Amino acid sequence: MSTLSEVYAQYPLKVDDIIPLDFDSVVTVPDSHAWPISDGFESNDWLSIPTIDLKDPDAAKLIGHACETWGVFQVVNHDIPLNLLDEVESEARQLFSLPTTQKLKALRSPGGVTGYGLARISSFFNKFMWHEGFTIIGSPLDHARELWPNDYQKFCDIMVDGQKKMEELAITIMHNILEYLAVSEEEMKWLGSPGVASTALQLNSYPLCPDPNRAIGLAPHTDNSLFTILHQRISGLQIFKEGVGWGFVQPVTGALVVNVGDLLHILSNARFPSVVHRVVMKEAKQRFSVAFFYSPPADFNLDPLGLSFGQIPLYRSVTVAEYFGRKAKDLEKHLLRLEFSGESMKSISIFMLVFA
Ligand SMILES: C=C1C[C@]23C[C@@]1(O)CC[C@H]2[C@@]12CCC[C@@](C)(C(=O)O1)[C@H]2[C@@H]3C(=O)O
Ligand SMILES: O=C(O)CCC(=O)C(=O)O
Ligand SMILES: [Fe+2]
Repeated sequence: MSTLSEVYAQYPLKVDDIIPLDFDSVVTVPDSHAWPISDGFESNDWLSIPTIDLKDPDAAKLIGHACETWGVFQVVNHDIPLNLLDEVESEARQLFSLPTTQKLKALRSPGGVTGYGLARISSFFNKFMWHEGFTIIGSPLDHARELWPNDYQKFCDIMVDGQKKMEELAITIMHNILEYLAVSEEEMKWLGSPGVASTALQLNSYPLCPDPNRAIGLAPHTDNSLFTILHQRISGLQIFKEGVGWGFVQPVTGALVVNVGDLLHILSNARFPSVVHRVVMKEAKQRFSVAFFYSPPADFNLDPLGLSFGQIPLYRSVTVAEYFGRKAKDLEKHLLRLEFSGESMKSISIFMLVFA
């Protein structure tokens, strides 16, 4: 078992859980997409999550502290040219503006990971989300050709460049995290070589919604990654902070949001929370975001690292492939429990392999 695609191929989805709504033709939110009002999407609080200058000599300390206290932070001075972020978003806008029949030519296959479709987590909820996505792993060439038979090269070049720059940034962030956790880079030999990690670039579109209080962009979830790097221009991303509740991550021009995912939660022995987040429909315009998921190679063993003498590992050793496979299979039934009570989320338990 060596790639993300091979892992997910074992857990094919139903076609109904892949095909997005034809958003161009809707005038009201259909029942299939109407979430209970009591889910509290209307929280309007801004959270003061840290913004970190990557060139700050104290970056490792600041990043580690932010991971520990928030599970999320923003980075500036990250060396990803702002015009590249603009170009990626502009290509995403063109893709999602295509007629539905055209977009469906690049539909993800039931056992596939890449291409156009609903978020994978859709199958775990009984309502659909106000969302369409396009997932890229490696070259987007095959799907881009289906979308634009004579005019796919620019899209491919920009996406490949975007992935390369995102991966370089991810490596820098990972070095800082390892320094903070006092983990020897010997334990992460894969980290030095670009192209060895498991990565995915996700273009997200949240179309304009006729009744934003009844729809949700992305339901609460944690990410299958060490961490995810996100570019959002328009607000909509909310995180859930224990003791505080839901709050918005404010878009900062030129900054990228970095959120801790499940794999770093395990590696840090739960020092870093895998942050529960969602997207609400707030603005009266279509929203786009670009997410880069960064994980070790599929056969890498995830063991809690940097434990001091006498400290007990909370999770048993598991490969990245095994973790993704278990989450893909079992999340639906009982392992992801997201309970709502009145206006706020009461308890959240994410799928974790407890050492016991
Ligand atoms: C690497 C990945 C993370 C992701 C599953 C995937 O294989 C590719 C799509 C990703 C995405 C994007 C939208 C939200 C999300 C939860 C989903 O359903 O598909 C994430 C997945 C994830 O973090 O688990
Ligand atoms: O669009 C956003 O702000 C969040 C996207 C996200 O959570 C994801 O792609 O996993
Ligand atoms: Fe996410």
